[in-house]
Amino acid sequence: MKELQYLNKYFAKYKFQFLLGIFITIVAQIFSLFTPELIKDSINSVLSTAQDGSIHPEKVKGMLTNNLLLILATTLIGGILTFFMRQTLIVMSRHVEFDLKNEVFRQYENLSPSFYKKNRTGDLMNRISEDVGRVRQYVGPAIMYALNTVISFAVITTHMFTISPKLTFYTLLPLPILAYSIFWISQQINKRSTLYQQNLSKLSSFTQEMFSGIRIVKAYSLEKQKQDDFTELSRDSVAKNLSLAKVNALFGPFMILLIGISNLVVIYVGGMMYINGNIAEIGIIAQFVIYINRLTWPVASLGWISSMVQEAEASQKRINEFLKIQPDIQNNNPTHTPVLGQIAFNNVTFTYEDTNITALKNVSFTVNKGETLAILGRTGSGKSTILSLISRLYDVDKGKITVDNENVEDLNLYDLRNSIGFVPQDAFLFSDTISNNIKFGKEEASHDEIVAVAQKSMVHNNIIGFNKQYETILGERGITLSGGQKQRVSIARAMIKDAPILLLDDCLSAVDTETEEAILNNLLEFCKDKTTIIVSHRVSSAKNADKIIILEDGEILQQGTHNQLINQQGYYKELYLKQLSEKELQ
Ligand SMILES: Nc1ncnc2c1ncn2[C@@H]1O[C@H](COP(=O)(O)OP(=O)(O)OP(=O)(O)O)[C@@H](O)[C@H]1O
Repeated sequence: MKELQYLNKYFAKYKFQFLLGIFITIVAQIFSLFTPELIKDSINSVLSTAQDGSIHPEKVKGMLTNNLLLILATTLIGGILTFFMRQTLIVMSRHVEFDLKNEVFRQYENLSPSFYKKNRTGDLMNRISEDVGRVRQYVGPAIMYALNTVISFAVITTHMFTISPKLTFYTLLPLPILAYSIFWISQQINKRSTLYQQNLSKLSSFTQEMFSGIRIVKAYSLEKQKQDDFTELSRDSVAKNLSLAKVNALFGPFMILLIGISNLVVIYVGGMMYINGNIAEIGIIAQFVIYINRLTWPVASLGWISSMVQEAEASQKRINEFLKIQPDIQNNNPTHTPVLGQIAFNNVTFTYEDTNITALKNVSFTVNKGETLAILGRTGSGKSTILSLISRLYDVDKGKITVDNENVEDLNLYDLRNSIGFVPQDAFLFSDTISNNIKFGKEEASHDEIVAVAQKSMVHNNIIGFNKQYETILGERGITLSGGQKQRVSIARAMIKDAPILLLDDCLSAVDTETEEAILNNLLEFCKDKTTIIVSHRVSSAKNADKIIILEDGEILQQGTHNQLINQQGYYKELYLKQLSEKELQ
């Protein structure tokens, strides 16, 4: 239960519902005592009339009608109270589930990219859905049934003891066996259902990947092979489901068997006691049969509850492991720090922890506010790493990065990131409208602003060609944009943010040279007062920059302006001549 103590703060938060739930459960159980008592009285009076006529039949009739109405009324009240018990305790568990899901999601958002590399998406999804779901089972049904069991057991057995301690003892005798058996069956059910769930997530990951890669599957005629793989997985799923169904099927008959045995014990022992004169009225036997039936479900649910608590404990342990992780990147400055845009790298060295690749070695450069820096270099030379470090997706190992002469680690993290418009290499768009995807950079942007940035990033004409124009849904539920269109929507998103720093990571690679030229011209105007860093493989993207850096294996190989670099032997000049001749060929 150690891990589940984490949830105590939520019990404190919802203490009103919790205490009210306990109160209602107690009252409901007290009401449940009346029906067996009334049945006992009815049987006793009928028997007295039949045996010795001690009560007048007309009087018995009146008594029976009275008792019947009372039974109806107490049952109705009991039902209403049970409804309110669920309304308070189960509704409370739904609130806790909502809060916990939000807490886990907030933590996910705070964690650094390195965390996401160490954990698989399926695992992260499970924490927020299945694990939180199991914890809710503890907060809701487990606690509700546990309360119900304890209260009904206390109320009913106390009442039974006042009637006959000996009969009570025999009546309760089979109950521990019942509780243990149900515990065993519940554990079997849980084990098998976990295996089944694991298989189901394999199956859904497989199908999901198939849907994403359907074009490759078709292009390589892999349909048959994939179908066989799917059949294999499904077969496994069926086997696991059947094994679960077998144990599930045991549950019902087992309950009925044990209830039957308990009833027999009550009737046999009660009968013997009546014959020997140890109990005064035969109606007590009927009363005890009803009590034992009332107790069976709460006692049986003890086994079920303890297995639910075990599961919740394991799930909460996994959730706690995540919640306790401190994000690698911390905001070290809670005060507001406005950013103007001068960026400097001073002997920066950076190694990716997981791959141990030193992506940058002693890199130094400065970009003044309003200047443009272009970074070129072979693939894997460390260009994107420079952009990630400016946004503090990672912190440097050696050296220092400053923005406006302040170490980035001492700036307010949210102000720093808010002052950066970033266009990543793989333009990621959400499954939402084009307009919302652009507005992601500025929530309150007007339609005119959206159109203006779409025009500057040369995607407006494509958008108005779609039936629903800016309201066109992208992604799974809508249309698929071409690689170049995606890149341009992603540029529009960064532009609308109108931040003092603009980082463009090879974001024109999928557009033709003419469109590239037009976008670059627009960017020239747009970036007049912004600090811009363009990562590219093309000289055309770099030639207008104030400074150009050539990276090789994480080190700066060359730096200067376009004119300086084309007059030096080296990577830039070679690239320039190669791309010039390619252009002439076109
Ligand atoms: N998240 C990461 N975790 C571990 N290693 C990484 C990570 N990102 C990049 N690397 C490694 O760091 C080196 C530099 O990568 P980087 O992405 O900065 O290169 P790049 O110059 O931007 O390449 P490209 O032009 O292909 O985009 C590469 O060897 C790469 O394998």
